[in-house]
Parts: sequence; structure tokens; C-alpha cells
Amino acid sequence: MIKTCILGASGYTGAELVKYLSLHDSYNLAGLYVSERSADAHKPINSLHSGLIGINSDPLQPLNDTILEQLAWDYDVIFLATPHEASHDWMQQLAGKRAVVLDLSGAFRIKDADVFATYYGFPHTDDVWREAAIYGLAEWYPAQIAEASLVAVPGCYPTASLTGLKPLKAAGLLTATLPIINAVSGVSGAGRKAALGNSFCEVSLQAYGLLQHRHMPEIEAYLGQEVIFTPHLGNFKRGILATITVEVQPGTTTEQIRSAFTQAYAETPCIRLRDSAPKIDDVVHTPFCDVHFAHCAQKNYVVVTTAIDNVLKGAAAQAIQCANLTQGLPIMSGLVPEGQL
Ligand SMILES: NC(=O)C1=CN([C@@H]2O[C@H](COP(=O)(O)OP(=O)(O)OC[C@H]3O[C@@H](n4cnc5c(N)ncnc54)[C@H](OP(=O)(O)O)[C@@H]3O)[C@@H](O)[C@H]2O)C=CC1
Ligand SMILES: CC(=O)N[C@@H](CCC(=O)OP(=O)(O)O)C(=O)O
Repeated sequence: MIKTCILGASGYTGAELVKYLSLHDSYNLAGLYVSERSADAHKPINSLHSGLIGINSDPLQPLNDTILEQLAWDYDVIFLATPHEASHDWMQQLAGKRAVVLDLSGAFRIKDADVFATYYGFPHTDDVWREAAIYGLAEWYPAQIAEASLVAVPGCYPTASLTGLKPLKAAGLLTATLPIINAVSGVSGAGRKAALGNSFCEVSLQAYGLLQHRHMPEIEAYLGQEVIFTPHLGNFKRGILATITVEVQPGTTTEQIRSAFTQAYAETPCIRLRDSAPKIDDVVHTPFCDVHFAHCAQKNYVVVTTAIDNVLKGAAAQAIQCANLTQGLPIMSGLVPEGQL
């Protein structure tokens, strides 16, 4: 059994990790942690997330620096479902020891320290692990992930955006014109902590973070091309729908575009190529990313739509895909029924 623990287990992504890892045959989920002064310390996880009743009733344990150091030697796999700052500050103590670390935060996704400081609002001081971290876009970097000590699990919007754009980029079909990404997320994307802007009566479909959201440089870094990215907050709980409008090379045929997607995703059970536009209800509470494209040959434009559950393929399920790769398990182990692996 692979001995594993979750730091930040009480949050939205942490709770999904608890569910999938508790039910997974190959992992022994032996520790659930929250911050040292957490109001939820010592409570059973299923008193916070009632969907876990009958699945996991372990108490949430408060962390401190001594425990942290010990975790890195005691565990095979550690999931960090914590704020960016906490992941950043702890990595020196956690990484490079016995445990493989899967960090769901954004702290180790961006290689350029200046870009990081601009978009995250605090300086990155861990050059070693920022450089060594492997980006955990599971369908695109499986070999590197398999060998990684630290996996920086992608953000939810970048997962939806890159899954739609990378096949076209890899096939050489994009032009220099900037892809336009408009994506709508459910409110769970903002995490579980209370905030006025996320409360029921305040949320109404609205763009935010215009031209300054931290996911824009993340998408650009792993696409290899600048983009315009506009996130929107929607009045629903879960899911992201990304609508991506791109110019393609003159003379590109629909068959070339189809081939770009089928080649990229022929062997990837997590990505479902669709012949109709996906909707959020198709993917919420699933680990899948649904992808569809429409091609306007006269104008040389393609509209790609992708849909994911932000908490699953956008975070926890992708982290489990990456953990599976590091442990030599099938990539979708524990995420789909055994017979479908
Ligand atoms: N929600 C989403 O759709 C996505 C989230 N992410 C990223 O994943 C991470 C977790 O997100 P999410 O689950 O939504 O967040 P939540 O706010 O729902 O949960 C955060 C968790 O971290 C704990 N925590 C907070 N501060 C600290 C600290 N200083 N030290 C230790 N634990 C702490 C919280 O418990 P407590 O405060 O009680 O200690 C809680 O368990 C974040 O970095 C987020 O950016 C990535 C992709 C998608
Ligand atoms: C709706 C909402 O607020 N979404 C979050 C994105 C969540 C995510 O992907 O998290 P990372 O911070 O780990 O990148 C946001 O826009 O900040």
C-alpha cells in the first residue's frame, strides 16, 4: 500500500482527495491535516463534509513544523491542498525526502520568479524547487511526472484551456494571432473559506481578473504562446466551461484539426472528444475533460469548447492521475472503474 496524507484536507479539493483516496485500493490514507490554529482541528472530516459519511471519519490534525518535517520521511505520497503561500513556505521541509509531493496550489507552476511575484503578490524564494517542479498536466507530461519528486498540479482554468489548445499547437496549426479564452467557473473554484464576493446573494455571472489573472501566464508558459484569458464567475457550484477562439493557418482542413485532437488524445481515457458542445453537467463529479471543436474554413477560425469539474480534473483528480504515474499505477486508477483502466 502507498502511504499517503493530505495537508489542507478540509477544503474543497482536500475533501475530494479524501473521498477518492479512501476508496482507492492501492493507497493507505493515513493522515488528514489542517493548519496549526485551524478552527476545524480535531473534528472528524465527515462532520464538515457529510458526503464522506461512511467513507472516512478520521480527525483533522493540526500541523506544526516538527510534524511537517516528519511527514516527509514517513509517507510515500503527500498531497498539498493548501493556499499558495503555505505550499511555498513548506516545500523546503517536504520535498526531496522519501515522499513524492503533489502540490495543488500555484506556488510551483511558474518558473520565472518575476512573473510569479507580479501575479501572486509575494516573492518566490525557493529557487531550487521552483526549478525542479514538474508541471502535472497529466496527459501531456506523463514521463516527466512519473520521475518527479515534486509535481505542480495545474490550475483549473489552465487545465481546461491547455487541453483544448495544445493539440492545435503541437500540430503546428496555430497562427501568431492570440488565442482568446473565455471561461466560466463555478464558485467552488474560490475555495471553501467565507468571502462576501462568493456568497449566494452576491454571485452573478461576471468577468473578473481582466488581463491580470495568474492563470494567463501559466497558460502561456505551457502553451508556448501568448493568449488573452478572461475568467468569469458563474452562479453555480462546480464546473468550468472554456470557449477558446483561435485562428488557424490558412488552408487548414477540418480533417487536419480532427486529426490533431485524435492523435493527441487517442490513448487518454480522461479526455473525451465530443461531436457536440459539452455542457458542465456532463462532467461535474467526474474526472473527465470533454472537448469539442467547430471549424469555420472560410475565416480560418476554430472554436474549441472544453468542460471540466474544476475541483476534480481541475485539481484533485488530476493530482491523483499524477500520483498514480509516480507510483507506476494506471493513470486513471481509482478514478474510473477497474474494468475501464
Ligand atoms: N477549488 C478549486 O477549484 C481549485 C483549487 N486549487 C488550489 O488548491 C488549493 C486548495 O484549494 P481549495 O481546496 O479550493 O481551498 P480551500 O480554501 O477550500 O481549503 C484550503 C485548505 O487548506 C487549509 N489551510 C489554510 N491555510 C493553511 C495554512 N496556512 N496551513 C495549512 N493549511 C491551511 C484549510 O484549512 P484551515 O484553514 O482550517 O487550516 C483547508 O483545509 C489552493 O492552493 C487552490 O488555489 C487548484 C485548482 C482548482
Ligand atoms: C472561481 C475562482 O475564484 N477560481 C479561482 C481559480 C482556482 C484555481 O485554479 O486555483 P489556483 O489558485 O490553484 O490556480 C480564481 O480565479 O482564483
